[in-house]
Amino acid sequence: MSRSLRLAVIPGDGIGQEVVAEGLKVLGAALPADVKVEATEYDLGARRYHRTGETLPDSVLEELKGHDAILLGAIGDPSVPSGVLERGLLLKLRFAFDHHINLRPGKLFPGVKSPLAGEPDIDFVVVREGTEGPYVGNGGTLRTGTEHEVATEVSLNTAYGIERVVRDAYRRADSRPRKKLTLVHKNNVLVHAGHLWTRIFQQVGQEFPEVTTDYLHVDAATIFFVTQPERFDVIVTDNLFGDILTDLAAAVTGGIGLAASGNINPSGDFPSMFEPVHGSAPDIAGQGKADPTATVLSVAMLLEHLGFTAEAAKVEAAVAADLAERAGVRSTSQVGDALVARVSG
Ligand SMILES: NC(=O)C1=CN([C@@H]2O[C@H](COP(=O)(O)OP(=O)(O)OC[C@H]3O[C@@H](n4cnc5c(N)ncnc54)[C@H](O)[C@@H]3O)[C@@H](O)[C@H]2O)C=CC1
Ligand SMILES: CC(C)CC(=O)C(=O)O
Ligand SMILES: [Mg+2]
Repeated sequence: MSRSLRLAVIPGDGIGQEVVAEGLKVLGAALPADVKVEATEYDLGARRYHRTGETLPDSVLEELKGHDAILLGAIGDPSVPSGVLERGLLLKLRFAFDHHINLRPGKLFPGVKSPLAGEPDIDFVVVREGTEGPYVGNGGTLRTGTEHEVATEVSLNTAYGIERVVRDAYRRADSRPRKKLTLVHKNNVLVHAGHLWTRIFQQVGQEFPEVTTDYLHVDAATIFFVTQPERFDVIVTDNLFGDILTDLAAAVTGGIGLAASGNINPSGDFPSMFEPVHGSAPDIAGQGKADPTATVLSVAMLLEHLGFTAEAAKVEAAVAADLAERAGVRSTSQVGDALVARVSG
């Protein structure tokens, strides 16, 4: 009997279009013949915004709910005021589908050159909270446009939201060989949110006696990402810190073109969404220069999430082999073709 995978595809803006095309090629090559991909592409992003004024209409949000997963490229374009698409489309999706687990692996593949000295053994995962923190849009301006203008951007942290992401991170740490979990926050200054995170981190830790824990202020964490990345196994942190730390994680593991992510709704009530960590990169868009590897690794996370474990491993192995032998400059589609060949071979 044939099976089907209902996939919503949102290429988005800039290089999002280019890298998603390669991700889909690899997905098609990785799946067994009896799995039919029913992919529906959604025209969301700057072009739609200019044409209709829409970012993410409710009717599209409804349609998206009927899919097994979403593959997204990137959102954001210099022709649209900063934040309109990022908030009105990308964050709206993450919040509406309760993507509270934002999973971002930081792995240095063999043969990939890190800018760090030596050959550090980097293999950690950042569990970033995805629906709260300073990203909720809780703020505004007063005396707008005057020299006494005031702007606020209040971070929202709920015990419910922290506990569920912290428990998820403990489970992940418990299932990994090193069983180590690091909380990153800034509880020496952000005492209200920071103490809540710390207290819940300690409380939930009682349920996981085999997991060793530590705590780092986010500023110190940036030092150790560069000087001692081997010390990390699983990291749990809030939405903003996780956003910043995972671009740094990408930089020390070979570059932003290799960094994958999953916005997970563990209950399965809504589709989870997989996307590269990077943005729409307007500086290289349309030139075939973008590395599609981050998207392809995000496809591997999507496959794993949907239970296609062997296929996910095949995609990751293809990426590993390609990275180990990389030489010279290749276009976006040449990298995609090479990965398709490896996955199919
Ligand atoms: N998830 C998303 O959709 C995200 C969207 N953005 C949006 O993207 C736009 C550009 O943001 P930036 O801050 O410039 O971040 P960016 O991640 O788009 O680009 C940062 C740098 O990395 C390079 N880069 C990114 N992806 C690459 C790839 N696959 N291969 C090779 N080089 C790559 C770019 O050329 C640029 O020099 C903005 O509108 C921003 O809001 C930013 C981050 C995430
Ligand atoms: C563009 C944003 C909404 C977020 C971002 O930079 C990210 O999730 O990595
Ligand atoms: Mg980011």
